[in-house]
Amino acid sequence: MSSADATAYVLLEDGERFDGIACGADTHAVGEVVFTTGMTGYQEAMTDPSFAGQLITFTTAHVGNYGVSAAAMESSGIHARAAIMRAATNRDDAPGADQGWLDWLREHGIPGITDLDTRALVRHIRDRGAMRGGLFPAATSEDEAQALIAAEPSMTGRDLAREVTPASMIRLEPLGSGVVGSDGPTIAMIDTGVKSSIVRNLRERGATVELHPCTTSAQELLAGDADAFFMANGPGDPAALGYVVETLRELVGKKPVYGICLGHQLLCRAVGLETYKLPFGHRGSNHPVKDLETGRVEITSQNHGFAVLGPGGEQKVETDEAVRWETDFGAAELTHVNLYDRTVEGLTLREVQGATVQYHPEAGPGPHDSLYLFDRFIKEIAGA
Ligand SMILES: NC(=O)CC[C@H](N)C(=O)O
Repeated sequence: MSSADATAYVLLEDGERFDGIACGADTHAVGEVVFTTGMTGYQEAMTDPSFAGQLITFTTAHVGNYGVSAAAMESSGIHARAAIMRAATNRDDAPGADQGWLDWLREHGIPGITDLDTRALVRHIRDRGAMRGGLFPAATSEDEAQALIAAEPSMTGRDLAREVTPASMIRLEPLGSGVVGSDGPTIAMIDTGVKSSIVRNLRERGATVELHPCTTSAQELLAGDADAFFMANGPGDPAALGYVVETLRELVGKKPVYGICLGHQLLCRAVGLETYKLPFGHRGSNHPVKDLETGRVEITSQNHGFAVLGPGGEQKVETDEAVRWETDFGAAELTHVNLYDRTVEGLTLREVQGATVQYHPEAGPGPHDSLYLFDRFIKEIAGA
């Protein structure tokens, strides 16, 4: 589209500009510009607290087709800062829809843009890496836009958990008798921005779930009645959450510990492993992950920009063997590997009770191939 017809534009910190048509709220947004390849799940993505500080580019051709509904909320509000789309619709009469997608964005104060070349934007990010940028009304000058982008902190080194963690502990009762009978475990989370579908999957399997503020001390957590500690997803750089990592070091080995996504990264850091920033991350609903124990390939939901270094400090694990690392808490064994880029997708601690996965077994959105992991977590806690 020519800039003369444009009513909004995306500007990246390296100066690349993409013109389009404004939708959603009439305002600007700055943050890290990332892309997701999921063809559905736009509402879940926007409300996933892990997207705090990010503008989401949707690679799918058309967004909003089935509206938005209360059932698809992954938290109580929108955490992504903007929606960047090739095309969008405000259809509000789809079965189950409570509202149109664009009305919903506008009501929440979130800007969007359509009619820009999202393929060119995604190729640029794939070549140069995810970077800071913004979405601006056409009337904003590029100089003004670059100043706003420059004032935005980089994602590397950024603690966003404090912005999405609850102010005080929330205790949630089971939603079903679940996999181990009516007497399910109590699972305490240090809540760095957990998605509703993770909490729901645990409660449906009979667990009582406690969500603790991310600054809660290990002493307070150990003084409660938790049978296990569970670390879930969340925004920002795991390396910026040293205070959570220190807390986790006090918990590992005392009770079973489990982690998903940011939780996986934080638990890995707690046992002495390292994390690093991926060039443009994994965000979508079709990432193949191999379970090294069974040989089964799961199609997984993913949303992360950082990852855990493999054995020997390598970013890629070039073997399908269950290789081991030495950690501060004994051996860790690789259990899952990404078949796109051979990055670490999961591991199990062998000398203390704990396991983590980088991907999202809860889906929300995405395929349900990996839901079995919730059954496994609950059964292991019950057996502990
Ligand atoms: N979904 C998540 O938990 C994301 C984890 C972390 N913020 C990352 O980008 O890697």
